[in-house]
Parts: sequence; C-alpha cells; structure tokens
Amino acid sequence: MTILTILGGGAWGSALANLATKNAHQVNLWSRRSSFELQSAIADTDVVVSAVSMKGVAATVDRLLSTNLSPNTIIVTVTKGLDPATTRTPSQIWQTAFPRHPIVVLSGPNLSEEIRQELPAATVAASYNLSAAKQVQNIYSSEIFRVYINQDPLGTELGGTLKNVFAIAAGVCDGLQLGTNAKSALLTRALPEMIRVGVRLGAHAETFYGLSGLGDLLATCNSSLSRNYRVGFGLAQGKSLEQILHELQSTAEGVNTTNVLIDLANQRAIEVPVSRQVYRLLNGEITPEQAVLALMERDLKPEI
Ligand SMILES: NC(=O)C1=CN([C@@H]2O[C@H](COP(=O)(O)OP(=O)(O)OC[C@H]3O[C@@H](n4cnc5c(N)ncnc54)[C@H](O)[C@@H]3O)[C@@H](O)[C@H]2O)C=CC1
Ligand SMILES: O=C(CO)COP(=O)(O)O
Repeated sequence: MTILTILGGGAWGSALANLATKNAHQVNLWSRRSSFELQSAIADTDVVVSAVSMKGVAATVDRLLSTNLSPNTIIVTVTKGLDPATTRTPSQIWQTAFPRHPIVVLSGPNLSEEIRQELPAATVAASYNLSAAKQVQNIYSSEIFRVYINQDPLGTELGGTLKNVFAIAAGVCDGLQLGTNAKSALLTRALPEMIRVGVRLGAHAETFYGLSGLGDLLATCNSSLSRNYRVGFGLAQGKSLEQILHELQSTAEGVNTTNVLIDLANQRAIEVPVSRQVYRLLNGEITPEQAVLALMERDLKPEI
C-alpha cells in the first residue's frame, strides 16, 4: 500500500483520488479549503499529486515548500497549462522548486467524467527518473486504467497542454457545423503545430504521436465533456467568452494556454497558424467565421 496526498479537490483531483483508493492505497485529499493543514496531509506520504489548475500551481508550490516534505517523496503533476509569467510548464516549476525530488507527469486522454464512471482509459506516467515513473505506473494501473511510461515528461506535458488550444478550435468547427472534412483537416494540421512548438521547447516529436499527444487531442476535440471544446462551441454560437466561462463554473485551461503560447511563438518565431486564429478569436479581434476564412486563405504551401 502506498500513501498518496492529492492536492486539489476539483474534477480531476477527485477522480484521481478515487482511482488510487480503488487500488487499495491510502489517499489524503487536500485542497486550499480543507479544514486540516497541508503539513498533516503530507506526513508519511510517499507520493504527492498536484491536481490544481495552472493559476493555483505557484501558490501550491509555495505551500508545499513551507512543509517538511520527505526528500524521497515523488511529486506527480497533472496540470495541463503554461505559466503566464514565465511560460514554463508545471513540471518545470515543480522541478525548480524541488530539485532533488523525482517529478512525474501524468497525462493522457482522461476526461474526468468518464473516469468517474469507471469507463476504461489509458494514460502516461513520464519522468526523467524511470523508477519514479514505474512506481506511479504501478500505483495507478488497474483493469480500468492502463498506465504507460516514458522518459519525455516535457513532451507528455506539452501534448496535454497544447491540445486544449485545438479543442477550442474543434468546438468552433462543430459549433459552426463545418462538417467532417473540415474537422479532420483541423485535427490533422493540429498535430504538426503541436510538434513544432514541442520540439522547439525541447520535447521529443515521437511523444506527440502517443496517448498524451494525439490521444488527448482526439479525446478532447471530439467530446462535449471537454470544457475547452465547450468554449469553442459557445463562441461559434455567438456567446461571449465571459458568459461561457461563467456557465462552465470550471477550469478551461486552453484560454490562458493560447495567450501564453502566442507570446512564446512571437518570442521564438514559431509558426502556429491555427493557434493564432484561436488567439484572435478569444481576444475579440475576429469572428469565428473570419477565423475559418483566414485559415483557408493562407498562402499555399507543401503539406510537410
Ligand atoms: N477534468 C479533467 O478531465 C482533467 C483535468 N486535467 C487538468 O487538471 C487540472 C485541474 O483540473 P480540474 O480538476 O478539472 O479543474 P477544477 O476547476 O475542477 O478544479 C481546479 C482545482 O484547482 C484548485 N485551485 C484553483 N486555483 C487555486 C489556487 N489559486 N490555489 C490553490 N488551488 C487552486 C481548486 O481548488 C480545484 O481544486 C487542470 O490543469 C486540467 O487541465 C487533466 C486531465 C483531465
Ligand atoms: O484534459 C482533459 C482530458 O484529457 C480534459 O479536458 P478539458 O479540460 O477540456 O475538460
């Protein structure tokens, strides 16, 4: 039996707590509204899982730094976002704050509502520390949750993060009823765009063809369970971003990720045509129809 402490009691943190409990592990679920102190939640813990949204990562890191976490504790991050201040990923933030702890990224096509219903799913535990990735694989694997491992945490994390931008675009595509051809073209062109960004940031291209890249892209872009998809769908219906986010009452990381991604793309001259239209749409510069037209009228070029 392993003792886990899950930080963040939102949709994903709760689902991950259930998965671990069903595997007979001891789980402490802590959130900033908990009545007990973080120090007591992490006493004797083997694994800390950070399941807070991007806007809570810095504060959660600070809180954990103020505890006396045992140096052997594995830190798992499941946040799919980018830090607006530094453009860093959550695992990079955790690794900087806890340089001696093994950091594992857990990411894949894992819509929390389906996991809650105990439908079968697969995911990836990725770390530079293979032994830590294997421990997380063993902790979480079950007949309903199949966990693979790899040694590209950055690529694994960026797949789950960047696909949210395209999930917004996919929601627009479906909301405007553009058809199956358009949707297939969008998802296919999304993948090289994710790879272009990922490789420039130091990730391996192959990782994006796996569960955490293509897998999560397909799941999120094809499901109305996805909050990011619902953002795009709502924009296509003429709703304001503010209204959509108010109705969601939950985290849609793609909005912040798009803004940070465009900053990064501008700084490093990375070509991100689809993301750029999502950015212009989210920032009220164009309508959904104009975004589609802008993509169709780009200069003609070879496919690869
Ligand atoms: N829901 C899903 O299907 C999946 C979500 N994720 C990722 O997991 C992360 C959390 O998502 P959800 O649980 O779905 O979101 P949620 O909106 O249900 O919960 C967000 C969590 O973050 C915490 N939080 C927010 N701001 C905070 C702050 N300033 N300080 C401390 N804690 C703060 C909240 O208390 C809550 O526990 C996101 O990055 C999301 O992309 C990853 C895989 C699946
Ligand atoms: O990352 C997810 C599924 O893998 C959840 O997607 P949303 O955040 O768009 O709901």
